Amino acid sequence: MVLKRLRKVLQGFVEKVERVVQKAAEKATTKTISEKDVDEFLQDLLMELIESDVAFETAEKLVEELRKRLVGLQVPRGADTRKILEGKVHEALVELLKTGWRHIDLVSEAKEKCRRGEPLVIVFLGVNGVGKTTTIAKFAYMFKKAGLTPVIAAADTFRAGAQEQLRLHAERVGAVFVGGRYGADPASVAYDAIQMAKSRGYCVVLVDTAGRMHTDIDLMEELRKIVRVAKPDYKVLVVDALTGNDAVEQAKFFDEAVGVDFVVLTKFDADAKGGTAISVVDAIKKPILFLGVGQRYEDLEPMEPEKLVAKLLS
Ligand SMILES: Nc1nc2c(ncn2[C@@H]2O[C@H](COP(=O)(O)OP(=O)(O)OP(=O)(O)O)[C@@H](O)[C@H]2O)c(=O)[nH]1
Repeated sequence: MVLKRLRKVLQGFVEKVERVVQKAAEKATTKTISEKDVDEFLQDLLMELIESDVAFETAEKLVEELRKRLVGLQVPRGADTRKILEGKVHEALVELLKTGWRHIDLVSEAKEKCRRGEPLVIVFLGVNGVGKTTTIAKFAYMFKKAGLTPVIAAADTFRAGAQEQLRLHAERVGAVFVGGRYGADPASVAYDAIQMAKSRGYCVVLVDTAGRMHTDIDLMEELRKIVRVAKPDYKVLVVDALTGNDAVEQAKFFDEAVGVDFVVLTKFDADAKGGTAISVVDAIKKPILFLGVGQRYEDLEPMEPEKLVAKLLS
């Protein structure tokens, strides 16, 4: 009995010693990342993010969040601290870009809806000149290539030339064009296109909207009406990758006005560093699913978070 108790006490003692030895060994093989290491690193990172077109506020916020994660981190002694910190930044940015992100198969969704006698309706939003019209043409091309003839609804009855531009794209990719005269109600153009798609069995309707300055109250009201009438499956915000700081304002405004489902980031080929992607996702917590990478119809790619972050930090 006494022996048994003694053995138990001894065993506890041995375990305690083992724990102390293990901790000491760990201490000898690891080091703690200090506030000083992190401060220097994050100062450089802040500059790098801003130079890569991340909006200033977003960059500052990111850096603060990273500081919390990094100070006090245990890393192997002798390891390259900077490399480890860079790895952590890469991880954090990829995590951010994966907010709500998924592989989306619009063609399968369109086919599925079509079987139920309904077209897949996508409304495109964005300010002037971001590449909305070109993006719609690229989507139309994608559907056409997959064997679905899309209907393009030119619900931009505001800008001179918008109808002609889209009609030309529709002809080139083999899509059906539904337009309206200048000044006509854009919601009715969208409605007509959807009715036409339903009655003739087209599986997709792509709705263009006037490229509005997000400060224009009347145009935003008009946009809400288009969305109310069209009841789209997706509201897609088109953002120019070269926009920088203003992209945050645009994204927030459209998201608050009508709700954005996902974003297409255009002109990614034109020396874009990728920072706009970070700012937009951080601002509205909606994913960027596609990148526009050129002016040709086939220049539309799925966004890959790892690839984009690698480019951003290169
Ligand atoms: N390099 C490059 N250029 C693009 C891309 N997407 C669009 N563009 C170009 O950007 C310019 C503006 O594109 P549009 O599609 O007319 O822009 P929009 O947003 O429809 O313009 P509004 O109708 O005025 O609102 C055109 O010269 C396009 O060829 C892209 O991914 N890469």
